[in-house]
Amino acid sequence: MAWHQLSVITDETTAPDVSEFFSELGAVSVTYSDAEDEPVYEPAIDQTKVWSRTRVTALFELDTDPDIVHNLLFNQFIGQPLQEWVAEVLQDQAWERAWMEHFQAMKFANRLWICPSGQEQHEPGTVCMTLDPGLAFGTGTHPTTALCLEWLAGNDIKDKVLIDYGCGSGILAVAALLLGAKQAHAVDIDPQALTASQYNAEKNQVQQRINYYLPEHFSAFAVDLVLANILAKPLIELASTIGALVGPGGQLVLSGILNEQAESVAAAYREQGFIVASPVSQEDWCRLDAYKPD
Ligand SMILES: C[S@@+](CC[C@H](N)C(=O)[O-])C[C@H]1O[C@@H](n2cnc3c(N)ncnc32)[C@H](O)[C@@H]1O
Repeated sequence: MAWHQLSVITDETTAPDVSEFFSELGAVSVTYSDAEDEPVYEPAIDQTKVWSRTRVTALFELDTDPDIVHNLLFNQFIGQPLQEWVAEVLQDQAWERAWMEHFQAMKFANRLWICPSGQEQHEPGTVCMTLDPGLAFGTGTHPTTALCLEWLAGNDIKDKVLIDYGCGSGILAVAALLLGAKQAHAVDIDPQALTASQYNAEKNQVQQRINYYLPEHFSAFAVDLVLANILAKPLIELASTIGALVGPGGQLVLSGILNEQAESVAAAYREQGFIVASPVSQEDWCRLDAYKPD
């Protein structure tokens, strides 16, 4: 899937407002980077991680018109420092896959190893998942995946039935099965993700306990645990769909959420009857753990 990547340079005071404006216009994610290539954060503004000259970058779905976003943005911020507008199309989820070259064996919660083929770890008391992500997202190097793997390895999921909504490489479903879950249902809009998940399930010999679905072929049923590492916008849009997949007393783990988006995602799931815990953060990203009362 391709995206419009739209970005502009502004100052540290204006950057949060530009970010919010991009989100209001429908951006699926907004990130900051240093426009001056400064190696360190300014200590005084460390908490917001905004540099003195900041490039604010937003990803929009392809049906967005970049010229309309440009005009609305520059009208909204007349008289404020906006420079070096860049509009480009990112092909084929390159933004999600760029991290893959850095993939190496990693351990989560002292219990779970995720290893590229040929780098398997055989440490007593741990389980090891071998992973070839192919072209699908998910090796554990990205904070959104790492946060979910920490949860899986740190909680008792023995004999649970789970849904991995937005399965990518299948990393969460397969890791859960290796950690003792009974059965997994992997759902993704990208057929390539389902192929990668199937490949990884076979590689780890859990293929008897996993099923794969495109969302349109998935008839809802409630399970013990739902993991959904997709972005904040689809998580909010899908709140009633995903919420209905969790049975009474069941657990929900949501990821792919920027720290500043946590409250709006939590609110959407509270509306579905969930008790939502405080966010758990790693870098700019956070995970929300929720529970559906009996
Ligand atoms: C950030 S990746 C997560 C992959 C993997 N679960 C992980 O934790 O690393 C998000 C995945 O969700 C899928 N996705 C995005 N929107 C979706 C939707 N509305 N329904 C189902 N899957 C979706 C994408 O195709 C992608 O594979």
